[in-house]
Amino acid sequence: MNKKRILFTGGGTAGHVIVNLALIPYYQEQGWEIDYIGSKEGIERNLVSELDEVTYHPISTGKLRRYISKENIKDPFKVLKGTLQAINILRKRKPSVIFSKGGFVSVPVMLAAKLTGVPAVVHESDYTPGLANKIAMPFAQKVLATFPETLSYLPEKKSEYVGAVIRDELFQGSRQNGLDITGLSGEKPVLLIMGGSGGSEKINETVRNCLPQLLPFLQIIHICGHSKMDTEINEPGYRQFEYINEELKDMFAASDFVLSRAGSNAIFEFLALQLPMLLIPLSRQASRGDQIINAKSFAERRYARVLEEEALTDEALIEEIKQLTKSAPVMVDAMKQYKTEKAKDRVIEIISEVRKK
Ligand SMILES: CC(=O)N[C@H]1[C@@H](OP(=O)(O)OP(=O)(O)OC[C@H]2O[C@@H](n3ccc(=O)[nH]c3=O)[C@H](O)[C@@H]2O)O[C@H](CO)[C@@H](O)[C@@H]1O
Repeated sequence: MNKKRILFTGGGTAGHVIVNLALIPYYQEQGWEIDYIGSKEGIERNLVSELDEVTYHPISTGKLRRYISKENIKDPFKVLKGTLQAINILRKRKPSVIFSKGGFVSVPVMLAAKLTGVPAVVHESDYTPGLANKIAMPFAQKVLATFPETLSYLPEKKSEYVGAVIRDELFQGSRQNGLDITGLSGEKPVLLIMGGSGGSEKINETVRNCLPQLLPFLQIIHICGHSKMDTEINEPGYRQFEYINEELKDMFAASDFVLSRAGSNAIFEFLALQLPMLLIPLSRQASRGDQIINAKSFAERRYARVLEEEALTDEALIEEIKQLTKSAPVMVDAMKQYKTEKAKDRVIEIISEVRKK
């Protein structure tokens, strides 16, 4: 009997890969042929290459912008080249369905899906849809949302709210392992700091300035991003890491609260694990403002406190972290009301419904 075939795409930042990583183990267990189209250099290449039984296909990608400038003049040609490459891959590998998580690399794949007649499901993590997904949506059979409110931005007939798809292993962390890995004693409450999958220089710098005021009452696990460690600092209650894979579950389990950017995947993971959050969303200058909306919606539900990047000073950070430790029990109570929907099961069901039989 021919094996069933699925093709995943998505990349650029971990936020556009993680949902795929949460779904792939199911298809591995079921013995499907699994392909992944990503970029040549994006984070998805490293994250996916580590997986067994997944064939990675790098294609050419370009950023899509409203205005053509000197910097991006070649991008439309790169997208065209990527589309031709994706068409070739789809013709050769013959997937019966595509799952697209967004990011610029997904645009050529979704164009190729339309041109070759392969059915596709698009998944949006953020409160408001990103540009790549907006372009891709007309070519999809189904569009899935993580926030219920996102449905008002999506095509009515083919969209569905499914909730957050979270990696199963994150629920299996051990506090003791987390303390062993980090070398922290856990005698004081542990604050996890994560500036998005790439780290944030502004958050890193401010946190490091504030260590003398924070370490008397906290221990800190700081995931600071590739090449963003400060090896000069050697404080017993402060541990730095660039990016964590398998051990993330244990670090989450060892933490009492988090300071984070407001990328959708990260904040839904904290919510599911009932970790009170202080969110510093990416500013409107750095992105389209999606993280600000994500963060506000969490603050309205009392899952999080929000400090906007424009207001981020050493003093404000210290004060907000103190408030976070005080209001943590109220946040945990609010988070207990959140039901982790069976998002992953529903997504798998939808993929089966859409699949070319
Ligand atoms: C700069 C940028 O474009 N940011 C976007 C990107 O953020 P970003 O890539 O930071 O995405 P998210 O915060 O949504 O997800 C990050 C994911 O990486 C994981 N993780 C992080 C650090 C680590 O060491 N190990 C690890 O596994 C987190 O657990 C989480 O699952 O995608 C998000 C979801 O579409 C958007 O909201 C953000 O605006």
